Amino acid sequence: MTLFQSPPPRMKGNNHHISAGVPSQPLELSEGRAFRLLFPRRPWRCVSRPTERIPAPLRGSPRARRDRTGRGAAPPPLSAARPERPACRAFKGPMAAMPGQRLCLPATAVPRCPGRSLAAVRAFPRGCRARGAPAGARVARGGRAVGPGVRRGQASGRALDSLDRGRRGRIKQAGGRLRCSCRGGRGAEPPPGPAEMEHGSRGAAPGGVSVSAVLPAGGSGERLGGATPKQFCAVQGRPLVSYAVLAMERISWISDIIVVVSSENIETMKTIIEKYGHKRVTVVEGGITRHRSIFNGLKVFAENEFSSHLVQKPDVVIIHDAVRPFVEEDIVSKVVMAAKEHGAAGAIRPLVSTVIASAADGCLDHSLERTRYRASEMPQAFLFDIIYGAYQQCTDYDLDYGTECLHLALKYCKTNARLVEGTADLWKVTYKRDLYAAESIIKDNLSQEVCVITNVKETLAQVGFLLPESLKSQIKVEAISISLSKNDSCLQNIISGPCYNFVCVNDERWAIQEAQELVNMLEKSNIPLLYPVVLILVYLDIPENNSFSIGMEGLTMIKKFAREAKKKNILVYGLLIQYKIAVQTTQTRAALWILRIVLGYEEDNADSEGTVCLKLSGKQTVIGNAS
Ligand SMILES: Nc1ccn([C@@H]2O[C@H](COP(=O)(O)OP(=O)(O)OP(=O)(O)O)[C@@H](O)[C@H]2O)c(=O)n1
Ligand SMILES: O=C(CO)[C@H](O)[C@H](O)COP(=O)(O)O
Repeated sequence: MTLFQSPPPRMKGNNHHISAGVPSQPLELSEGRAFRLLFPRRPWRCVSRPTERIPAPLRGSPRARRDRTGRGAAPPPLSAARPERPACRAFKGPMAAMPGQRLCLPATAVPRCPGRSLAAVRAFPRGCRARGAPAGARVARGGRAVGPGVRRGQASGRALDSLDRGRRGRIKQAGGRLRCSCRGGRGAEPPPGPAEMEHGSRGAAPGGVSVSAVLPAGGSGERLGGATPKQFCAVQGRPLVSYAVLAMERISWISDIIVVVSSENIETMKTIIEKYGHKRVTVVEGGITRHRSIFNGLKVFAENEFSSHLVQKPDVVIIHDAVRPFVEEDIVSKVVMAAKEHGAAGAIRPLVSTVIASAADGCLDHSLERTRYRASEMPQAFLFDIIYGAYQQCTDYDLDYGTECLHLALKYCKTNARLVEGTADLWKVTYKRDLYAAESIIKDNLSQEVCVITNVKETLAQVGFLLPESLKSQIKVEAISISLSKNDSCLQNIISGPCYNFVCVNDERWAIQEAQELVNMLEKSNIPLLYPVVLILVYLDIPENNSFSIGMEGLTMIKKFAREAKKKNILVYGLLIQYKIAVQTTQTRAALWILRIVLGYEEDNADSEGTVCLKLSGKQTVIGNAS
């Protein structure tokens, strides 16, 4: 956390942190129990697992680190100016900070991380293939991975020459860029041409400036623990980094999004981009500290003048941690406007704990007047030349131990950043509890409303009617009876409202074409850009005999459809209801499955009496089978 002094109007500390909840209880699928009991309203689930089918992200070797606890040993030799007084420490120890807040450590307690020394980490082998680099990628001079879109030698030698030669030691570690493939346009628009695919089709940026973003995602998440770096931990099935990318991507006036990851996770990041259909993203290899990663990200724009023209140097660059998933356009826009005017700007939040400084003997030295200080959060924005100039001038000490980009702009470019009051959700995922909190926020944002669209023959009308009725006792239900292909205005209204869960009841096997209509409408609405949409295809079946037969052809077709929809952030499920048994019971079971899916409990269990649930997104396996 970096503290900023501000004039003293008394502000009450904002307790914006989210208390951790209890892990979810195993769900019971007992018909005798009320749904309410089965679905605790705000469940917590363990989320720190890598997302399915994405190459397992690696923590990598221990990196040069600043001490996280304040209990460290002697500081490294300082080349940069050092605070006169011992710096500050949050009063209640490390765990007392807000989620995402950094503790300001005593300058006398900044040890190097045990493990590899900085020198060892710096000794990056030259000319070898980067671990985890994508097929076809190679490491150019200075450990630079060069993607297929970059001509050999381009990104290394010439770019190096363009920069301060005295800094080559650091520049050698610069990452290569990997332009990732972009996907088609939104809604009914035709897929963009090559130029658009590079930069997307964008609205005007605030103040008419060109804007791009750098998302540092090259950390190893030591404080969170676990084998997976936090940015790759799945939250509601999607890696954390993907939320931050999505947040930038949905801001139409951001041209390019540079995601900086460690060399061993380049492949993972590329897979995430592919899987979630992220657009306008370039992956760059990170450095051993956050500052070095950001510097690598910025170099891509600066070097562009001398090499390939994949990205253009923006007037303003946004820097936003990949582990701060909840950033809204409003705050991004404010910091960009402020950066345009002042050269630099960053989001701040009130402090929740008083900051105190300890003396060498471990006793209180002094404390700060809380109302005069702020916690520095993200996003931050800078005139590109200012922040890039600052990084070019800064010392190794700054790069290895600094925590604040705004500080670099001040120190090296005499730019006093404008501080912009941020929203409470800007905190950084740092500890494991923050992952639970992030999951909870995402679930809170998910709509607790279901739209049931029924399109069945009269003979099945009763069944079509019963399903929404069964759901109504648990969740808000909008039930409409239409044919999707008619592009119903009632459905349009529902889509433009806060409903992100759709159940299509059909008696025509899966009715893929109609479901596609709905996917198109949803895509046009941009809802899936903001929230994952759940689409459950319910097929009402009157079996000739007592067995189900899904049929390979149908299954392949619907799985393909689900795969495509998932790229658009629409999660498709199939539910086959055999209502020959007891209609009411079957409907109750079906409603139960629907609730499980909508509330995020789609587990690998199956109701084996009359309902088959196909988990079409995710693992894509038949998880239930009626025998
Ligand atoms: N060498 C690094 C270190 C950090 N980061 C990124 O900077 C952001 C904020 O850093 P932090 O919370 O400190 O992440 P980690 O370094 O991963 O966490 P920890 O300090 O607990 O190891 C994260 O998105 C992280 O991935 C980076 O790009 N390169
Ligand atoms: O503190 C910050 C704001 O100025 C940075 O946003 C950053 O998140 C710090 O991360 P780290 O934990 O790597 O220092």
